[in-house]
Amino acid sequence: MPNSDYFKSTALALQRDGYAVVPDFITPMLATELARECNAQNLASLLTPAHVGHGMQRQHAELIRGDHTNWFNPLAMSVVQTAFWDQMQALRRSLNQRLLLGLDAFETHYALYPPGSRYRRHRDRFRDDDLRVLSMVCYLNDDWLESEGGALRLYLPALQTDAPETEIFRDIFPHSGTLVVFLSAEFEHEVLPATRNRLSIAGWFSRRA
Ligand SMILES: O=C(O)CCC(=O)C(=O)O
Ligand SMILES: [Fe+2]
Repeated sequence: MPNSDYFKSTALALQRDGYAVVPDFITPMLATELARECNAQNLASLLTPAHVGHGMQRQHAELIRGDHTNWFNPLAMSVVQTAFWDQMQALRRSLNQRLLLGLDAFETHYALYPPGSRYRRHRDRFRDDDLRVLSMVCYLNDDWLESEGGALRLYLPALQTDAPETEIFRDIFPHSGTLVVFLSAEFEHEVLPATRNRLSIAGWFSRRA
């Protein structure tokens, strides 16, 4: 379980920058077990192509978003999923205490991006009826090399200028155990293609309706 220093530095970075990157947020052992389960679910065809928009053709959707996902079912979680879930609940409570974010619900899924797949630039919350406040991603890839690609490219709104060619972004590589959180409404981001399978757990904390 991450200690309170992790929660504190996450809250401070969120408050200052609107996002936080926390290496080693989960232990190598937990990350390994989660990766094992994600791979097993993939082999058992439990991960399915993620959805974008309604009625869009499969081929078209895949150009926008190529990951395969499986939601955690809070009523039927494995031991390792429960361990991860409990850490996210602890993080949620800590952020509520420190930043008064009013985070209530949490939903999360495994995601596997096969080689060459991507998720084009998007925002996780774009409609007013969407209650998502905070996006989180935790990566599950041992020995990731930057030359293998697969960065999360986070566009930093506070630093943008009027000239699109000088857009400011930060690339975050999907190293095992690293946690990223960012304000869902503020940050456009994309997942760049990689040369190997890219495993993660993505999730969202929402306000009460
Ligand atoms: O895997 C990532 O780094 C980000 C995934 C993402 O943007 C999403 O699932 O909405
Ligand atoms: Fe996203």
